[in-house]
Amino acid sequence: MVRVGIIGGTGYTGSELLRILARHPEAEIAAVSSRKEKGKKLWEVHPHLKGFYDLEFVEPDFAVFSECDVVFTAVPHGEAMKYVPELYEAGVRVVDLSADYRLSKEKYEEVYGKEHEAYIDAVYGLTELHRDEIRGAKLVANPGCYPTGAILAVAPLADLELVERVVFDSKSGITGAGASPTEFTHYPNLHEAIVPYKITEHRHYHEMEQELRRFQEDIRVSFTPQVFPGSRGILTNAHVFLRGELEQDELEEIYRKFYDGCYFIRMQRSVRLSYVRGSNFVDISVHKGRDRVVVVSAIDNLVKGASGQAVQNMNVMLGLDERLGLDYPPLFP
Ligand SMILES: NC(=O)C1=CN([C@@H]2O[C@H](COP(=O)(O)OP(=O)(O)OC[C@H]3O[C@@H](n4cnc5c(N)ncnc54)[C@H](OP(=O)(O)O)[C@@H]3O)[C@@H](O)[C@H]2O)C=CC1
Ligand SMILES: CC(=O)N[C@@H](CCC(=O)OP(=O)(O)O)C(=O)O
Repeated sequence: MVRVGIIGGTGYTGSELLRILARHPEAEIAAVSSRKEKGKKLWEVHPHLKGFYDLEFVEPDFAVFSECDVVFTAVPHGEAMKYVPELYEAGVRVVDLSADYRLSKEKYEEVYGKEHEAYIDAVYGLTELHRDEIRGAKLVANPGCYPTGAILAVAPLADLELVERVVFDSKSGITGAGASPTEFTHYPNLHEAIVPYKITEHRHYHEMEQELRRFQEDIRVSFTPQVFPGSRGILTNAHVFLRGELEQDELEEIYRKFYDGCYFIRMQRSVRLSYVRGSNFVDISVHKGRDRVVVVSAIDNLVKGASGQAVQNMNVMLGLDERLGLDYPPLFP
């Protein structure tokens, strides 16, 4: 069995890792950290997991986590870099869910406005696009939730250098903002509302641009995020202005070919968040319009947008079937 550690086990992504790994046939949870809840049983903090684990939260000590085969760092930006280098040096495989290793060092420092003192080159963990590099990698930087749905929506067209420009318009459930309550997430401020924020300047834009430029260097990208009053899911409408004309059946064929063999990507006629809820699937539909192509993608932000993709990456890193622990239907409706 693979011995797994989770640093940051009380947040939404930590608890989702525990939910997914509870039935993983090749992995067992060896240690889960929380500084605030240390000494408490996991189920005391996560009652929905009662009966699945008898472990207690522990401090995020190197002596404990360096005994693991794989560690997930599910902690805020800027905090993961306090743990990752030591574990990496000790030969522990790390999947980091924060933004600390997703961008180049220079880009990170520009976007996050501080020096990165513990930089290591990591593989960007968008599994379907980097599977070969992830196999055998020691450090995988799990992508942000918005970039996962956005990049996958456009990669097949960027791969053929067909995109003049793309405008991503994304709507996220509120778990994307983490477990700590804020004015932004406060119920009266959010219910019956769809709230745009960081309308022209969201940090995830840089991840989208970095990844899509690997396919097409001159691609132009714009991104506007919004939140809706639901807990899970990100729906992205990618408005793609193409170079040249493509018919609907040609578009569909490009996507089918590009994602051939990708179990978690499903081409659909219509896409809804409720068709992917609780699952690691990415549903995509492609629509030719008069002036543009619209590609719609849907993910569960806590699964494919975070912890599910992190487990998929662990599976690939260890040479396991990437579906292990993740192969179940979505929770509909
Ligand atoms: N929510 C989402 O949809 C997504 C989130 N992410 C990223 O995943 C990471 C975790 O997100 P999320 O679960 O929402 O975060 P939360 O804010 O909900 O939880 C953070 C967790 O980290 C622990 N923690 C905080 N600071 C430290 C520290 N310095 N050392 C050790 N542990 C610490 C906390 O426990 P304690 O303080 O008790 O130790 C807690 O368990 C973030 O980087 C986030 O950006 C990525 C994709 C999607
Ligand atoms: C709704 C909401 O607030 N979403 C978060 C993104 C969460 C995420 O997945 O991204 P990171 O891992 O990069 O934090 C935001 O806009 O910052």
